[in-house]
Amino acid sequence: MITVEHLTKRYGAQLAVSDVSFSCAPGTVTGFLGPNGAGKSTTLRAVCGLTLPTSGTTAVAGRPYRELPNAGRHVGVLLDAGAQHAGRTGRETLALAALVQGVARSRVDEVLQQVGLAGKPAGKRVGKYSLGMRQRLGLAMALLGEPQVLVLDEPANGLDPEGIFWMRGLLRGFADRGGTVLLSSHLLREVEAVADQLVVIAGGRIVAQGSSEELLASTGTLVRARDRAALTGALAAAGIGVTPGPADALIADGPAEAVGIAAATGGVPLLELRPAGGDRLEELFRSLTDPTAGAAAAADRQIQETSA
Ligand SMILES: Nc1ncnc2c1ncn2[C@@H]1O[C@H](COP(=O)(O)OP(=O)(O)OP(=O)(O)O)[C@@H](O)[C@H]1O
Repeated sequence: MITVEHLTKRYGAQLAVSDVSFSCAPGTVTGFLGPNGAGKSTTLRAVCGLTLPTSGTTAVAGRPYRELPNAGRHVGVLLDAGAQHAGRTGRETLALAALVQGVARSRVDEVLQQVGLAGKPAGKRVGKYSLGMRQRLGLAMALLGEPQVLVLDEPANGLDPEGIFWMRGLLRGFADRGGTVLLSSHLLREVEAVADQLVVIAGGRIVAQGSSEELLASTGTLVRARDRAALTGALAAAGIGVTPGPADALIADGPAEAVGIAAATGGVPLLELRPAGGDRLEELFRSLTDPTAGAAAAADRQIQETSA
């Protein structure tokens, strides 16, 4: 379990994070999303006791991180994959961490295997690692102490598509076994497929949060008929607004059931009816996090109203 309550962090005049609250439950993956400079790293650093809040609190497994005895046995952290000593090999890096954490030496080979660095890569100096290999080593470090919680800052950085797919599977498996995962990203697509819950931050403030399903449901319904004008009319008669969708489809501002009933009532046969989904979520994410759009507050209200 991770809880963040009314977290505010100022660096001098700079307000990095303002009144941020959310929680992450065991068995779930939470995607912490926001553009560069939004306040993601500051929040994660506060969760891991590396940044002292100006006000507010954070807790992992019921306690502030700094109060956890042998924290690595409770929380696996990957904040900066470049932070490892360049002159040590991957295996040496992990062996040293195992010693510090009091973890059985056999765990080193287990996690090397788990992250795909077993064999030759394990004996290479970290300075010669690619960014993707460093991320894998960082993940191995995080997993070493068999923690129940993982906190990962942009873990997909430097991974190729196959690596991203692999990481999703690893995180999903970790959560499915009862673990808690909090991972940040500035790319919705990276986390959409694995996150149960999304927390969206922009300009240091939370602009949206909810289950991925709730947020997807708020994206409207894609609907298509041979007679587009008749469909628009039937939906308007039921008080459902539309905007143009991909190809000749429409995006209706309402749930699929209401849209289907409105079309049937108007005698309009439908060719397609489904949640607008990913494309709309991407659009929504951009409007929520684009400071020039000025739509954040309005869209936030829209999400809350839709999911209420
Ligand atoms: N040590 C610091 N001193 C001063 N300002 C800081 C410090 N750390 C972060 N900031 C500022 O706080 C804001 C939030 O930064 P943060 O690194 O948390 O964002 P982020 O969402 O992680 O962005 P990125 O994806 O670029 O890492 C930014 O405006 C940043 O410049």
